[in-house]
Amino acid sequence: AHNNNGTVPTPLTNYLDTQYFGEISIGSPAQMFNVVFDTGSANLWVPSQSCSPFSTACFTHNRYDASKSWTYVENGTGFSIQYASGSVRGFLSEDVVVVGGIPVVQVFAEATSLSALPFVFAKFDGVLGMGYPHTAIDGITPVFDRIMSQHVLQEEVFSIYYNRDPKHSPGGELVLGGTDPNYYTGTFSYMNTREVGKWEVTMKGVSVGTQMMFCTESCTAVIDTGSSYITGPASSVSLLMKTIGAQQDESGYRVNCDGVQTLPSVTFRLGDQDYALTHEDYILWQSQIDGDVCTVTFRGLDVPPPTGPIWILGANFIARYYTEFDRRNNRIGFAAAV
Ligand SMILES: CC(C)(C)OC(=O)N[C@@H]1CNC[C@H](C(=O)N(Cc2cccc(Cl)c2Cl)C2CC2)C1
Repeated sequence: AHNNNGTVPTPLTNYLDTQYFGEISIGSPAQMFNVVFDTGSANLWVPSQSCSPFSTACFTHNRYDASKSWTYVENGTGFSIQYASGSVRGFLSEDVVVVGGIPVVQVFAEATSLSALPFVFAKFDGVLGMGYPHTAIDGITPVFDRIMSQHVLQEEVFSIYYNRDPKHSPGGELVLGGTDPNYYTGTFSYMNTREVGKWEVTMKGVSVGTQMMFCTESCTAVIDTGSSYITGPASSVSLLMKTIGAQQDESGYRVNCDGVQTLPSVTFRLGDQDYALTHEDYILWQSQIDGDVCTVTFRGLDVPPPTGPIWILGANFIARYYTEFDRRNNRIGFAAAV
């Protein structure tokens, strides 16, 4: 499945503009899984055949069955991830993992317990972390590092396209080893990662309309393909929402759909370039039975120091700006997505 220049595109499914996932296989014969390619983490985990029947989230997803794979190698080391939104616990195994047609022998986690929240809402089965090795739990070499060490890629980069319109396919695309000109226009603007080992950059301000309101003394922005929304420090986001006239309710922030057209752009200054999101990019307009609902796709999230305070630029940002993650040069490139 390798095209002539070593890049191997993986089509992604777009579920409600909040979950983008693609198919990988584990084991021989191949067992298929839908995973989020997540630049905010660095481990691969999928639900396990041996997960407890009480773990609903496990039971409603594809599960890896080691006993059915002749390339399975036992490991057994414990594994657990504590997300802001939930937790995953299980044990390590090793088997052949195929991503975009490239096979690697990979240590991954079989999840035996998945917190119902949020994984019961997940359309994907597991997570394939695209982060750097030193952020990997249990010091496991991540999938992309195993692929790079095979020297099959033309460039040591990967790129992500997220489609904004759920009706059109593909919902997105992951390219290993390059970029896909079908999904961006113009040229890339690059910025170095803030520190080697994390997909994060220094941000030099967040503006609402023409007014720079936040991060005026520079701050950190994580480019996170596994997050649905944009998050910022809760105090900043609540002031941002007040400025655009959004009300907070149990599920986040909403605006009156009638006023959407007059909403200001929100602009992120990254690497001396301005990346603007218009209301088209940051309002999720859902037509519901009792009328239209316009959700603002920003969330307040306070990440404690030393990691935080940070802004997280997730799927709604990446859907507007096609993103190239460059491991060779430790830099991130953005181009206007089509
Ligand atoms: C510190 C460390 C644990 C490594 O941090 C992370 O792993 N941080 C991850 C950073 N990227 C987003 C991850 C996340 O929130 N989810 C849950 C999720 C996201 C969107 C929609 C749904 Cl339904 C769900 Cl369940 C995983 C699916 C990627 C956490």
